[in-house]
Amino acid sequence: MSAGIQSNMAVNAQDHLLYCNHLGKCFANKEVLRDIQLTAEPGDIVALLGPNGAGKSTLMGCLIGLLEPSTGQALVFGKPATELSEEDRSRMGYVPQSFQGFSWLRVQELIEYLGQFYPKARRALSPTLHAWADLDPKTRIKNLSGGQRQRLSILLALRHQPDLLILDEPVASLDPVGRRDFLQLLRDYLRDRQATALISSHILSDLEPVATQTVIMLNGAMHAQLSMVQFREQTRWIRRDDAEPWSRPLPEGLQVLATGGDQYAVLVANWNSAWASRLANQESSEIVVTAPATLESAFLAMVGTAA
Ligand SMILES: Nc1ncnc2c1ncn2[C@@H]1O[C@H](COP(=O)(O)OP(=O)(O)OP(=O)(O)O)[C@@H](O)[C@H]1O
Repeated sequence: MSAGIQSNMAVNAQDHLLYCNHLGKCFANKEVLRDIQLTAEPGDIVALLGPNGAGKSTLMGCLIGLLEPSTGQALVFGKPATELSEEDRSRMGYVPQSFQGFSWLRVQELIEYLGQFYPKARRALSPTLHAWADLDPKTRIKNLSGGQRQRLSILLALRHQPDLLILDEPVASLDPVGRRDFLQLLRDYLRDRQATALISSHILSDLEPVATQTVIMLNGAMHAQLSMVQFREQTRWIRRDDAEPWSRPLPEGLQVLATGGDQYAVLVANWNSAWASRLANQESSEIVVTAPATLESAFLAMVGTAA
């Protein structure tokens, strides 16, 4: 990992709800994932970011046990994801990037059919979830719009009250109101149940308010892992107020994540008042601390710098 704020890594692999340990994946001779180190605990919402082809869906495939790792491990509930019991699997919910199949069934038929595999889904029909999905139970799956299909996919992933949600671009086809309401619903659900979510999206502003940590992937590797508390409190764009270059190199210990479009703007991960006075002494002019970084500006700078 070339840059980032490390979240705490506990010692025991079995203790983590989700744990990737030097995970790698090759398709034929093509290395698609390499050396992924990732942990998530109950209550975590992990935003998985990365350009197209970075490896996000492949990583999710390894975590839901669809893909066998080529190297390393993908552990869920302390066990290899490919060896989970039925009971373990019923504790997971997965929204694929595109929902396919069952085209001849009606919405209600599919809900009832899949519900048989999840006793909790029958017991605890969530009125809020169904109201949000807003689907006509009699419509055939093949006649649903793209957004309605995505709503159905989300409904099916959440109905059985999973402890772990793996969501591959779940909001890509949702309208703005649907996206906003889904993210609120998701946040409430995860908080009430102390469940965990790994969620990918290219709409960074959606994930920023809900994520507890962010993982940025680039070319199959983890480029950065950010704790969002630390990101909000300590990640800042800094530059001199006269937009001139720094008179001396930035002090050692100031953790630089990236440089910005403005060549003298620097994104730092561990900003605090001590750095402010130190830099004010070093430079001839006052140092300006810009507004706290947004996830989008940080992502663009980090991915742009590394590309
Ligand atoms: N079954 C496969 N066989 C060969 N290559 C594959 C296979 N599945 C994925 N890949 C390759 O792995 C790389 C990562 O793909 P992946 O779908 O994981 O990326 P992603 O980050 O989810 O992208 P996007 O944001 O576009 O959805 C891509 O180069 C893709 O072509």
